[in-house]
Amino acid sequence: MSIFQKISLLQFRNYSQQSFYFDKKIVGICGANGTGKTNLLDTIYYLCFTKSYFSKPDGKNVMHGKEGFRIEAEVENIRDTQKLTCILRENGRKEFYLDDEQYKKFSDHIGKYTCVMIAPDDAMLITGGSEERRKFLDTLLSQIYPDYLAHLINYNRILLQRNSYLKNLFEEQKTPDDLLDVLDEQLACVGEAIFLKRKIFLDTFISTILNQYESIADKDEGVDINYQTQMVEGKTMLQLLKDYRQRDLYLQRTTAGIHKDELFFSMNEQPFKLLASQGQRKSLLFALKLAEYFSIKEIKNHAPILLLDDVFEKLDANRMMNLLQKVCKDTDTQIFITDTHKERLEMAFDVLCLDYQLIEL
Ligand SMILES: Nc1ncnc2c1ncn2[C@@H]1O[C@H](COP(=O)(O)OP(=O)(O)OP(=O)(O)O)[C@@H](O)[C@H]1O
Repeated sequence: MSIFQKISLLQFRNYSQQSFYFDKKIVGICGANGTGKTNLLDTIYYLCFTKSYFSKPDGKNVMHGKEGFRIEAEVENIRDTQKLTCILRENGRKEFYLDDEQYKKFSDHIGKYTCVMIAPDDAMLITGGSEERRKFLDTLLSQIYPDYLAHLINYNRILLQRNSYLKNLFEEQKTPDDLLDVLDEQLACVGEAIFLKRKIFLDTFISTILNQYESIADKDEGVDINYQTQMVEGKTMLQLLKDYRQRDLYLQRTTAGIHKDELFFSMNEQPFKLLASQGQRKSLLFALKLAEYFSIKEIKNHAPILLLDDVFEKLDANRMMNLLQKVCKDTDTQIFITDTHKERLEMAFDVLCLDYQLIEL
């Protein structure tokens, strides 16, 4: 179990210089719109993932008019207390430290502190393109299995190389030489490893999502989830690359492989995003996130830190209490929940008899 005890921010978004102290597992963060509730949650995400949940270029997180930021936390674990530090230097260089030791690769930190964020803009996970769901799945698997992340980084690197080679062949009107075979073999090798991990994991993960959905919706609404992949009927990825080679040469990019996998949501055999109501979309979104939370908890033997941003605005009171009850009761992790209404948070925590701390911004 890991408990964030202190977080210090310097020039991070709207925080010039501020420290926060936490002494409970359940932390409510309240304040009016724009006071920095989401920003504070995002620092925790940053310290778990070495990057923001929201803003892609790190520089976007620097307080306007300043150069560089620093976020730091003291985290109490079962055996020790660790210090996590993320620094964005004035020259744009990012550094990440565990205690005072600097990571050579940020990816080495992923999975040390697991975390699940539920935020208002997550709707894209349901309504957006397949890359949103792949990203969700990849983030989840990377937190659980360090080798998965290593394979993924490798796959993306080789994919880039293969694509630029294809483009080059096309532009220079050349025929492919042995290099394409070598790249195919390398890509297929890591691709197979990723595919296998996804397939085995999804066998149980999909049932977990569907169970969560049913318990949120309180009935069977005919929702189903399918792992769609081109690696069907025992086809190897090497074979797949060979089958699509002519097409790839023409289109100058790799059009087949595990980077095309999809997690397809349906309702009564129709695409979920076309048929589902707003409420059903929210239910599926929460089901996905709860399944993520419970899967990490089961496989890693401890629950991830849970960051619930503005969820009261997303769910009705009943569903909200249901959600809090599921995750807050007997929790073995720390849960941060933001809300604009202090009274609403207090009431929910009191009804569930939770021991909590409130931070007012
Ligand atoms: N790089 C930045 N520099 C300075 N301020 C920033 C920066 N990025 C964001 N902000 C400010 O942070 C504030 C938003 O913070 P945040 O989204 O955390 O608020 P919030 O309390 O979660 O609001 P809401 O309740 O509306 O979701 C805004 O006022 C925004 O202008």
